[in-house]
Amino acid sequence: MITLDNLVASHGRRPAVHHVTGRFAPGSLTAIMGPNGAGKTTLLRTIAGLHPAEEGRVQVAGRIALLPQGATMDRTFPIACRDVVLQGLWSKLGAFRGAGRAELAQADQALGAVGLRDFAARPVGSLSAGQFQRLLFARLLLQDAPVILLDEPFNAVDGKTAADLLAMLHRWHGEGRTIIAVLHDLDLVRREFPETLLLARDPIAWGPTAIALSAENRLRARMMAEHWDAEAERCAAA
Ligand SMILES: Nc1ncnc2c1ncn2[C@@H]1O[C@H](COP(=O)(O)OP(=O)(O)OP(=O)(O)O)[C@@H](O)[C@H]1O
Repeated sequence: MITLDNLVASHGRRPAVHHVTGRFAPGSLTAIMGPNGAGKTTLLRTIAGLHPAEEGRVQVAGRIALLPQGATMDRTFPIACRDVVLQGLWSKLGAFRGAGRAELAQADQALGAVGLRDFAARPVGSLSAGQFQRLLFARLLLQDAPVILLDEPFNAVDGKTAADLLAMLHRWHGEGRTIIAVLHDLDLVRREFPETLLLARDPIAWGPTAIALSAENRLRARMMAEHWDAEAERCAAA
């Protein structure tokens, strides 16, 4: 379970997430939706412990795996695909233990599972955006975490790749893992995600997707976005 209690997160003195309270139930499958700049990535990173909570609290039961926004990752570093996947075993191997035969086999199996069997030795910089997204999913497979956070996981991928990755996500959900994904595709979310948190820095709605993404709530989110003060230094209620 993940509990947010009056959570506020900022960048410098600029507020990004305002007073969010609620819970992601164990085994739930939730989309986070909202306009650009709504604080979705900031919220995900705060849940993952990569960004500090300025106020309030995040409580997480269980290990977290995060799929970051692909576009934000440096792919010029000369590292082979298999080594990127092996990063998924970081919590098990630590900094000083190299991967043994079993771990290498695990990495190759994960590459095969995402359709990148022949890519093990390829430098990561040579992958297309969609192939790179598949690679990040292979790393998630090795992380084997009960809580999985995904930031725009289907960005820059074709229909077939999106369908394959979505199937993987549903398999994880079927295994009882808690899944939270930041998404922009309204139809996809309505079709595939039972729960939604609609965020516009403030929480607009959080619950069953059909209700959370009602026309009225979406309009409220858009209106909030239109009235954000880019120079505001603190949220009004703080
Ligand atoms: N590193 C940073 N430094 C300063 N401000 C930041 C930083 N990252 C995000 N912000 C600001 O925080 C606010 C929320 O950003 P965030 O990336 O969380 O939004 P988002 O909902 O994920 O947006 P998008 O849909 O465009 O990806 C934005 O106004 C953004 O400009």
